[in-house]
Amino acid sequence: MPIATVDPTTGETRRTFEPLTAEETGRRIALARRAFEEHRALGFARRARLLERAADLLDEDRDSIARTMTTEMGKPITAARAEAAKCARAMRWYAAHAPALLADEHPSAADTEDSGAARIVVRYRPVGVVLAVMPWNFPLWQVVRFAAPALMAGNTALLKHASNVPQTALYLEELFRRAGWPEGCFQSLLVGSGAVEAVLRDPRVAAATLTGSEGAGRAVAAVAGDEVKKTVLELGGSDPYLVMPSADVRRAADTAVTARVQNNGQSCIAAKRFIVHTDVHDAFCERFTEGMRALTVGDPLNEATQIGPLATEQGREDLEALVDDAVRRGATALTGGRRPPGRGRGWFYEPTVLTGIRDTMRIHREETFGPVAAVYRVADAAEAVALANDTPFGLSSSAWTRDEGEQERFARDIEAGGVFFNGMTASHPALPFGGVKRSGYGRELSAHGIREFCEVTTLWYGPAGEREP
Ligand SMILES: O=CCCC(=O)O
Repeated sequence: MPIATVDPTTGETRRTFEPLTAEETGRRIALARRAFEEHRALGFARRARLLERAADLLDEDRDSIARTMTTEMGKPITAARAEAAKCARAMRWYAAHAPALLADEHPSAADTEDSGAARIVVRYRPVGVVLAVMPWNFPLWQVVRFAAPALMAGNTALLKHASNVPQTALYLEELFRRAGWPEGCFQSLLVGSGAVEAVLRDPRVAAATLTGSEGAGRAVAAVAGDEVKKTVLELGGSDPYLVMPSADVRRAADTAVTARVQNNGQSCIAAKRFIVHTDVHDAFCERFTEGMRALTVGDPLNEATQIGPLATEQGREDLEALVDDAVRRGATALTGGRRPPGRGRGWFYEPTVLTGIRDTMRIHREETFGPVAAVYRVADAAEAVALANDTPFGLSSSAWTRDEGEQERFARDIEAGGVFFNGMTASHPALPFGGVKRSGYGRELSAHGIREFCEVTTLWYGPAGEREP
């Protein structure tokens, strides 16, 4: 894939970029490693001021960077602005909380008395240069939620962003530079995916974090495993959205629309499989379908647009193939199921609701990355859980029920990194984020996210003894 801005609304190539040579990439790795020596010594207070400054600049740039994102990957402009605002909030959150999250720990004397130490300290030290391989769907947020904690911990960062969001990648490098970060603390590597292995094998690179497809995650994890380097992987998701008879069905259906189509349906934590109890199935479907049909599809730069084009032509073809396969095997489209007419060369797809899903259909196993919902009818909670878990993925989930017994059961049995009750899954700086099964491992955000990029170091001090006279 060339490194280029290709506008998904028109299919037009706006800008192309030459990839860095191997030599230039090597120079940047060297710079990142040198910068680490200076950066780790800066201290939390100084790093927090730099991160707050970056947040202020991002707030000032909100409109222009939102336009860049929308032009590069097609998200509605209102969502792009909201993404930029969320990034600034996360930066401020880590600036405020990192010192406490990474404060030295002092195991109790009672627990450690037999270790022979006079004093023990557990310290979180930065790992060094971290390579981040990031996707295009939230081109700012995916990077900031790694970079804010990683930088606050004292690491330096190399970003290999998706090839279709190069201007956003360059903006991020510029943002951290303008905020005053020492040169080399945050750099974007405009390289193709073929260059990732060499960067990761470089001894000056300590660890990697990847958000993206299962295939990309497996490739990076294999190299990192071979090099014995730590990785955090946030991969695909096919999140279940359970609706039980005790739920507020109208609210569940209205929220389901947002949960499915946020970011044009291209979010790893979007609800994708709607598992609805038979008692409320028809009422849910009716309102959900109405909501999906009423969405405004169009130019993502228009303020009123709710659904823009998919980010890539291939993405639309993949989505279309999943829907066509399901319909061919007997699924019914209650709405959508095709490209909207009259949308020219843009990569649009109609908001779609499918029922009658069977386990022989591809859509039952694969992630739908676009505004397509698969609705299932179930007889009871046991069937709902079994269906929720009948997927290789386990990123997050939502469960709509006011029955506390059912809530406990879902909290225990749903195989996912999160269960959101009576609401939709959303990421938040203070909440751990990540999955189980093929959705990856490790956690982003919260205390867990910042500690992923630290070495937990035991400092053991023996009794000092008497000085020689
Ligand atoms: O694509 C996954 C990330 C979505 C989010 O953090 O809101």
